[in-house]
Amino acid sequence: MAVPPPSPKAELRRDLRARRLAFAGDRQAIDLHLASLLAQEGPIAGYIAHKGEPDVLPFLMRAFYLGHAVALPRPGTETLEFIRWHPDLVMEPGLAGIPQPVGGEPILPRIVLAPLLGFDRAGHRLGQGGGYYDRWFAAHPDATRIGIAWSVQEVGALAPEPWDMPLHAIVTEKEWIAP
Ligand SMILES: Nc1nc2c(c(=O)[nH]1)N(C=O)[C@@H](CNc1ccc(C(=O)N[C@@H](CCC(=O)O)C(=O)O)cc1)CN2
Ligand SMILES: Nc1ncnc2c1ncn2[C@@H]1O[C@H](COP(=O)(O)OP(=O)(O)OP(=O)(O)O)[C@@H](O)[C@H]1O
Repeated sequence: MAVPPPSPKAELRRDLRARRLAFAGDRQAIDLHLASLLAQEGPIAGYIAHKGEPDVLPFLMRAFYLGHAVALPRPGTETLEFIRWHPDLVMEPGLAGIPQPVGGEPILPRIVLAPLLGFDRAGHRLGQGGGYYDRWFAAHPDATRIGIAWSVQEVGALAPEPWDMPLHAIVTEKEWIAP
């Protein structure tokens, strides 16, 4: 049987993955934008960067040592759980080889830094396609949704899916975008 042609979304994801991996971005420029979040109440959730995603761990460490609760995601079957980070938290390779907490205390973040594959200026996002962030955002509509991406991941306009929760902000090395 013939293999179905790739969907436009799958092609877009492939293109954006390549762009993200090839871009040598200034991580500290993203940190400078994120610093404004330190004035807000947490907990604040990030992620362990993989395949060219901006590394937000130094920012999370800074937040932690300033007294904020910080958290890392652990994917379950369909949605995410966020686990409180502390220096002794044990991690193991999880989905796609991304380190994830073993055990630990589940907490509810107020601010979520979500890694993006693509975004547009209206705050629509394209992720890995697992629906993990989509489902978590739908179940926790009061959390502040902040997308993290390199500027080269911007696309003209993403057609929003019915389940999409728009981002409150997108942070790139160039700017803080508030749709
Ligand atoms: N750093 C990071 N952590 C994260 C995510 C993420 O996108 N980035 N997630 C976001 O949901 C969750 C984990 N879910 C993920 C789901 C799928 C893939 C994934 O499929 N990555 C492959 C592509 C697979 C393919 O060939 O289609 C890859 O590594 O390129 C990665 C993470 C939670 N943690
Ligand atoms: N709130 C929701 N409830 C149930 N299913 C959902 C919900 N949101 C998304 N999904 C499902 O998740 C799948 C992936 O959605 P989509 O292609 O938009 O991924 P994505 O936004 O790139 O993924 P992610 O959220 O992991 O970054 C879709 O099949 C969709 O049906």
